Order: sequence, then C-alpha cells, then structure tokens
Amino acid sequence: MSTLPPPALDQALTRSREAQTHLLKSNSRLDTAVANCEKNDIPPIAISPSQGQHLALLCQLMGAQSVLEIGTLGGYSTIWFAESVPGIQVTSLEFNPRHRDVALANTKGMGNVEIRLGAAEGIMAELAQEGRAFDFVFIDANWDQQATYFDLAVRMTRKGGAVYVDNVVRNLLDIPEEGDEADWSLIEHVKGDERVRATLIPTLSTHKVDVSALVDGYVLAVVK
Ligand SMILES: C[S@@+](CC[C@H](N)C(=O)[O-])C[C@H]1O[C@@H](n2cnc3c(N)ncnc32)[C@H](O)[C@@H]1O
Repeated sequence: MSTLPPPALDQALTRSREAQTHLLKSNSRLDTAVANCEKNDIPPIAISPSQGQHLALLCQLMGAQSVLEIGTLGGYSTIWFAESVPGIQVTSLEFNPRHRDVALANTKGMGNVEIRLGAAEGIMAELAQEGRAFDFVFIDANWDQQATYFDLAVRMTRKGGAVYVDNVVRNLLDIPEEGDEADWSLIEHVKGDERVRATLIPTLSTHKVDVSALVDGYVLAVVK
C-alpha cells in the first residue's frame, strides 16, 4: 500500500524540487538520454538530476580524473560523471546487454567513457589485476553485494579518493519477509574497515511521492 507524505512535507519537497530544478542548466545530452531510456523501456531507476549534479560537484571538489561506476543502466549517471571535470575518464560496469546498448547509444562520441559488459564482481577483479586505480567509485547496483563491491572498490581507490555507495538506507529498510533481519553487512564492513574514514549521509528524495521511498542515504568513505 502506498502512502503520501503529509501536506506540509509534500509542499516542502515540491519547493525543494522547484529550487533544485531552477539551479540546473539545460543539457541536451542528458535530456536525449532520458528520452532514449524511456523509448527503450529502461526502468526509471537512474539517479535524479540533482543527485547527478551532487556527484559531479563531489568529483570537481576532489579534482577527480578517474571514476569507476558499478551499474550503468542507460548511462545517465555516466554522462554526469563524464562531464563533471575536464580530462576525467569514466569506466562503467553493466551486466545487462540491453542496458549496455542503450548506454552506448547515449554516450556515443564521448571519448572519455568506457562501458564494460559483465558481472561487476568479476570485472572489478579484472580491473584490479590490470592495476587500475580510481579517484572516485560510485556503487549503484545489486544491493545484496554492496559490502563485496565496497571491499573491492577500496582496494582500487587511490589514497584520498572516495567510495560512494548509493541506496544504503533503502537497503537497510528493505525487509523481504516479515521477521527477516535488516542487512547490516555493508555498515558492519565499513565500521571495521581500517582503510577508510566514512560516514552515512541521509537524503530526502524530492521526486518520489511514496513515503517508503522518501528517505534514503549513502555511505561516503575516503581512503586513508
Ligand atoms: C540502479 S541501476 C544504475 C543506475 C545508473 N547508475 C544511473 O543512475 O543512471 C543498476 C544497474 O546495475 C545493473 N546491475 C545489477 N547487478 C549487476 C551486477 N552484478 N553487475 C553489473 N551490473 C549490475 C542493473 O542491470 C542496472 O542496470
């Protein structure tokens, strides 16, 4: 059963969304990517425009030159990263060939984007073997594997670089069956990981109306 936020909260979210939208510049590549995803029935689970801007600003603040993204979907967040900082290179991993094909179309002509097809855990191991290192890793796929991806990501992130795990609070709230325990494996892993300094940042979606999806949060970890 879906529930709506109470009117005062709903109004605050609407105002926030309007203000966020007002601060965004129009971007025809992103607009075309959104339309192309819709046309190809790609599920509407990409990050929001304001989250894209937030991620781009984080990359800019860090002077990031290399990003690893786990979960390409149609390439929407990939484009935000690829346009965030001059000279930046983006490697994005996706195991669904249909999603990958749409992402390739949406990032066509972007010389700084590489999309690798396959299960993230395997490709991350390959990248580590190739000696690849990244300034920023964005984990946005397969909630069951957040702790595994985090561990591999930290190994491949340079000192002072950051790992960002999306949807951590939604994952903690996601109890498949009554009586099941919440999955704390990522939080427990991060707590015990001496290689990083980390926090969890709660977020409030201005785009979703169902209260169950309103609050989320991400883990941000800087590698020591
Ligand atoms: C939430 S979507 C990514 C959204 C994208 N980052 C954006 O904001 O535009 C998650 C994607 O991860 C992919 N995925 C799920 N499990 C995966 C795995 N084990 N390896 C690689 N990709 C995976 C899904 O097919 C889906 O396209």
